[in-house]
Amino acid sequence: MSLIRSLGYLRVEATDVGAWREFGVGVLGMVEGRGPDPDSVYLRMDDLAARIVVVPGEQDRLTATGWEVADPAALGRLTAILEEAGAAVKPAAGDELADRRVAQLVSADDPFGNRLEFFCGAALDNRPALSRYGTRFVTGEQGMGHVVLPAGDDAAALRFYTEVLGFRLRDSMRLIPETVGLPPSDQPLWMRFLGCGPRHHSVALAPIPAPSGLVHLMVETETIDDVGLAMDRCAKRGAPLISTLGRHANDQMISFYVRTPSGFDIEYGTGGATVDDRTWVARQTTAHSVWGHRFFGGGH
Ligand SMILES: Cc1ccc(O)c(O)c1CC[C@@H]1C(=O)CC[C@]2(C)C(=O)CC[C@@H]12
Ligand SMILES: [Fe+2]
Repeated sequence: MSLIRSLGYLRVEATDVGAWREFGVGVLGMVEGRGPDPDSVYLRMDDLAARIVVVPGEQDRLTATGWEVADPAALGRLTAILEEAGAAVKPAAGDELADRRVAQLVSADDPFGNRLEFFCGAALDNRPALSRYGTRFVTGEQGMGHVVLPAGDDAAALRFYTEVLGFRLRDSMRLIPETVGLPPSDQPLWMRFLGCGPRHHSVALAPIPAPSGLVHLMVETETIDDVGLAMDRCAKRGAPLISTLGRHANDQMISFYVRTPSGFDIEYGTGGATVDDRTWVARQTTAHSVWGHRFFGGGH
């Protein structure tokens, strides 16, 4: 088992936190929580105090992904491994622990400048996270979902995420450069899907330009009706869908993609397959989807 158990949270800097509150609660079906900063928006999916924290700022960007480890001993081991690999590991500063409502935290950048935070001892909020629309998110051992992060160098990405952080390669897929806004090339471009627990992938790395720092966040719901109802809310509230509904070939997830107020996307899905490392074999998928997932407009 890797020291990292699951994707724990996202921290987002936003020029319009009000738009994010509307989007998170009214479109995604998340629950607004409370937190130490009255100007930030705290979005809950389950018994954690917050899964997405939106902090007002000058830019629209992902500032960090948070990764949960089991306990302080695991965090200590992970810190030592990162330092041995030459990463600059920063201890939690000032009010960072209180702000994130975790017991311990360290942070480090991956080789591409993606800020990663590793934490343990997250505070639970015992008020039930009851969605206005009855949406139930699949979290628990599978964490809050997956992220696709930009990473320019395939070999360096695999080295850092598997050899240092302990993720396992679950699947690879060749990308067509033109479909993701890159110049044509005879070199294969890879998208790597990596896992740390039963979720098929908790992070994917792709050489896709992402000015907001994130390609997408995937959240998973219990039922297909949760997904269909979310699609209805996108239409009603004018949230721009960027793909049709589809089923991914690798993790079997039925999902659609919608643009957030931050410019990155949310993949909203259900029915993802879980994997068991004792029997799992990493393969190359040659189609991104079994059906659907037609992306609209330019780029992806
Ligand atoms: C291929 C795939 C399988 C499972 C996923 O959860 C998942 O997000 C994907 C990738 C979707 C993917 C993307 O994120 C950015 C733009 C991409 C590369 C395309 O142009 C097709 C597939 C798209
Ligand atoms: Fe995805």
